Amino acid sequence: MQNQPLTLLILNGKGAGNEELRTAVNKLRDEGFNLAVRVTWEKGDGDRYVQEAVSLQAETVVAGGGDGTINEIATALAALPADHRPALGILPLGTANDFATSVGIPLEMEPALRLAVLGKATAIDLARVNGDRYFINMATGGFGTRITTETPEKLKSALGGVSYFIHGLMRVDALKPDRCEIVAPGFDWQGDALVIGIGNGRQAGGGQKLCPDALINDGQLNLSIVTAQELLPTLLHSLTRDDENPNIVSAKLQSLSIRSPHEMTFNLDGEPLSGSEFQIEVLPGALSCRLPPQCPLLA
Ligand SMILES: Nc1ncnc2c1ncn2[C@@H]1O[C@H](COP(=O)(O)OP(=O)(O)OP(=O)(O)O)[C@@H](O)[C@H]1O
Repeated sequence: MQNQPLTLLILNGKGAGNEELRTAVNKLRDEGFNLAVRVTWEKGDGDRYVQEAVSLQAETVVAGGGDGTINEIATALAALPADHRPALGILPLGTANDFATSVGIPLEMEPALRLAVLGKATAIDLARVNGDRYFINMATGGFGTRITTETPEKLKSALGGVSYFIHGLMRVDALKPDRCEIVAPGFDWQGDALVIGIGNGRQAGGGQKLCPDALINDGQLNLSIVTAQELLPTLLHSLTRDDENPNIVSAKLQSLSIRSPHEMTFNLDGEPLSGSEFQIEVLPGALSCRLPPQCPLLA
């Protein structure tokens, strides 16, 4: 047992009372796995536990929480020198779990924990924003952002992902597109954007596939702009249908810059960042992540 590599599970405190998880941790420990658990209380705790994982020479750090928890752990891992960087495992305990769901991680605790400890570590891309912020799944701006940041907590826990959709429709009267310019090598767009999605992964906001072709190891980011020419039809179409929408502009890019005359807010894996200028770039193969063998987001 002492020779087993250490896995440090960093658990968002919101999920600490989960009995199914306690049973799964005990089961894996009984099988001889060297599994330690740390529980967060506030932002910043995840980062400190990643430092502890490095000093304990943990082979894997498991992010137990929603997309925001994965973001915090991925950000802390990205700051480490590559040769000291543990692999990332994911235990879905959030409301929406967009990243975990789309990469095919089981929602049941025991199979998810087993995968997080034993799954094959695969190099995946990470995206960096303005030099010091990151996203592993998706950055969303415009109306989509307001849906995810403003959905009340009670509605979120009662209805899960569906609440984003309902709450979004309730706020149709408050729609205000973001005027901006998006520039990249070989790409230049300006206009009114209803939703901007920049995907390393495919979906955000509780299952909305804004970047349906994105891959997490192709060294590129998928940009989708839902333009605001025909506001309501576009919104309904983009939220309810999977087929081609003429009001969506898309591109695959390695870096891009977004400028707006007004302050805009982007949600980086659900964590807000406001400003009028955003420089976004992909860091190919920056993290090593334990994923299912049939992960649909791998090239
Ligand atoms: N004990 C805690 N209680 C409440 N919030 C916490 C706690 N520990 C950390 N946090 C904060 O929770 C946020 C991350 O939450 P996370 O996104 O993982 O959960 P969620 O909102 O339930 O999931 P999802 O994004 O999938 O809806 C981070 O900002 C982190 O600082």
